[in-house]
Amino acid sequence: MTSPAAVPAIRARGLRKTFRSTDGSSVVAVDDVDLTIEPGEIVAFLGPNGAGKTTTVDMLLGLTRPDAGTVEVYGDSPRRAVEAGRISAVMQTGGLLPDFTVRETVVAIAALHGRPDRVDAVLERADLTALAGRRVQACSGGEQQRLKFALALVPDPDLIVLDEPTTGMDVASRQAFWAAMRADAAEGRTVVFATHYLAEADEFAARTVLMAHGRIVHDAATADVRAAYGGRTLTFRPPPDVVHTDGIDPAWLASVGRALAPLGVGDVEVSMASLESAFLALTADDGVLEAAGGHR
Ligand SMILES: Nc1ncnc2c1ncn2[C@@H]1O[C@H](COP(=O)(O)OP(=O)(O)OP(=O)(O)O)[C@@H](O)[C@H]1O
Repeated sequence: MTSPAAVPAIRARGLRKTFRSTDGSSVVAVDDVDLTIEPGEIVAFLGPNGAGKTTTVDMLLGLTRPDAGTVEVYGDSPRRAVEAGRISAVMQTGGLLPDFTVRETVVAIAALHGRPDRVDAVLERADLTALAGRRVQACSGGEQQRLKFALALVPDPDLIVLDEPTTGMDVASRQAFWAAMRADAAEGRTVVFATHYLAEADEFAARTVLMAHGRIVHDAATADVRAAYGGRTLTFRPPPDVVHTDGIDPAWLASVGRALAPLGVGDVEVSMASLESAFLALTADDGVLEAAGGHR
């Protein structure tokens, strides 16, 4: 994991990608993206569904050819960087063989890379040593993601790219996954990951690239992005008798709005639950009402 300081890990200029649907319409998935990532950075790509995160990541990896623009990975083409083992990825899709054990899977990929010496180290790093003898089909979704992470580490890449690596995991699995990632990044590997969750960017990335409609709309220190877009949220618990399975009693909500208006509070609303708040609400005794202030 060494690289001359002057050469960026990623240098993308004017990246653009349009997809055409069968009905003849077209979608601009990525629209004039410029991005430079220096060695050792940990960068989150944050954005809602369809923002263009996966398409951008695919172009960085050489899996999708841009319609316009250029990508260099350590000064080279993405394809050559992949072949040289300098960049490696944990993707959303991508099969694991269900009948192989965890260890057999790692051994097979290590053999392909000519790196049988890496098997034990990557199992350890992905916290899979205790599961090495388990068949892939018996592993949970979180454990399978950690196995993909282990496979991506086999060539000891300078840069690892993860596309929504914790999608579908429960809270405990996500924490285990990020603990493994954090231990790895502490040794200086460059990490770029796409996520829906502000909390994941917040906890893990020093820098956040916020994407919407194919464009980078903000690129700054994660704390600055949070301050600019997160606003402040005041959370409180409504009395149990106004919380019904289909939502909070609208008359009660209206009365909260009227009571708070003289204090200068506006935009009282019940927001859609994030994974975190849903988890908290489900594990609390009764519902949680979030009154959102500031812009989002
Ligand atoms: N192969 C494709 N054919 C047609 N449209 C596509 C294709 N791939 C992506 N798109 C469209 O391009 C846009 C960007 O998609 P992309 O998957 O890059 O977004 P994303 O930010 O990764 O979203 P998600 O969080 O849902 O994975 C979306 O409107 C998507 O429907």
